[in-house]
Amino acid sequence: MYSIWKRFGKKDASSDLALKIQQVKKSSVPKHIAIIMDGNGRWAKKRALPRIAGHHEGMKVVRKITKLTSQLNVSILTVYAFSTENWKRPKSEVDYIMKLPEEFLGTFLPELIAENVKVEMMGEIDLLPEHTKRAVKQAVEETKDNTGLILNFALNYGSRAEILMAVNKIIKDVKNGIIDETINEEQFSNYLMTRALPDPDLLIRTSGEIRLSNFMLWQAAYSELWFTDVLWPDFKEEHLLEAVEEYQKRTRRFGGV
Ligand SMILES: CC(C)Oc1ccc(CN(CCC(N)=O)C(=O)c2cnn(Cc3ccccc3)c2-c2ccc3sccc3c2)cc1
Repeated sequence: MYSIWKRFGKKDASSDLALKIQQVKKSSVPKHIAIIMDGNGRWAKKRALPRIAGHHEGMKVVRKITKLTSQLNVSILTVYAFSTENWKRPKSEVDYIMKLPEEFLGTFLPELIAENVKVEMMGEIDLLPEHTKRAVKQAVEETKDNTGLILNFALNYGSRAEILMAVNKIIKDVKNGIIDETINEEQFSNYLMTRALPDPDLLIRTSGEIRLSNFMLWQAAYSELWFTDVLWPDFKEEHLLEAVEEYQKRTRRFGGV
C-alpha cells in the first residue's frame, strides 16, 4: 500500500508543479530575473560536508532553475555566484570552483542547446584560469545563435567597478570628441557590461542575507527585490514560482495605480 501511495504522492508533486507553472504563465512573467546565489558554504557546513559539496549541489540548482525559467518564457536569467572572498578562499576550493564550469557545461551544454538557451557572461574573465576561460568561450560560441532564454553569468562582477569603468570610458570619449558633454540614462547604460540587456524586473537573493552586495546597482534601480532564507543548494522550482507570483501580485497593484 505504502509503495502505491509513495508513487501516487510522487506523481502528484510533479503534476502539481506543472499546474503551478501553467498558473504562473497566465499573468505577466518578469522579462529579466537576476539571482544572487548565496548559501553553498552554509549548506555544506550544516551537513558537515566540505564546502565544495555545496558548490557542486549549487551547480545542479543552476541547471534546474535555468530549465524552469526557460519554460516560463523568461527572456534573461542572470546568475551571480555571490562571494566576497572569492579569491581569498583556500586554493583547493578556488581550483574546484574553476573546474566546475567545465563540468557544468560538459554535462549540461547539450541540454542548454536543446533548450535553445544562449549562454552569455558579463565580467572580467581574464582572471579566470585558461581552461575555465576556454570552457566559457566555447559555451558562448556554441550557443550564440540560439534565440531562447539568455543565461547570463556574472563572473567577477562588481557594480561599482562597472560604473567607474563606464565613467572613465565616457571621459575618454568626451575628450576625443566622440560624444557630447551631456549624456542621458540610455547612453550611460550602453557603457555598462549589461549594455544590450534590459534591467532586471525581479532580483532574488537566497540564504537570508538582505543586501545587494554591489550587484547591478544601476540596473536594479527599479527591480522588485525578493529575499528568501532558503540556501541556494536547497532552492527549488517552487521557490522560484513563489518569487514570480509575488512579483505578479506587486506589479498588478502597480499597474492598477
Ligand atoms: C559559463 C559559466 C559556466 O562559466 C563560469 C565560469 C566560472 C565560474 C566561477 N565563478 C566565476 C568567478 C567568480 N564569480 O569570481 C563563479 O561565479 C563561482 C563562484 N562560486 N561558484 C560555485 C557556485 C556554484 C553554483 C552556484 C553558486 C556558486 C561559482 C560557480 C562555478 C561554476 C558554475 S557553473 C554554473 C554556475 C557556477 C558558479 C562560474 C561560471
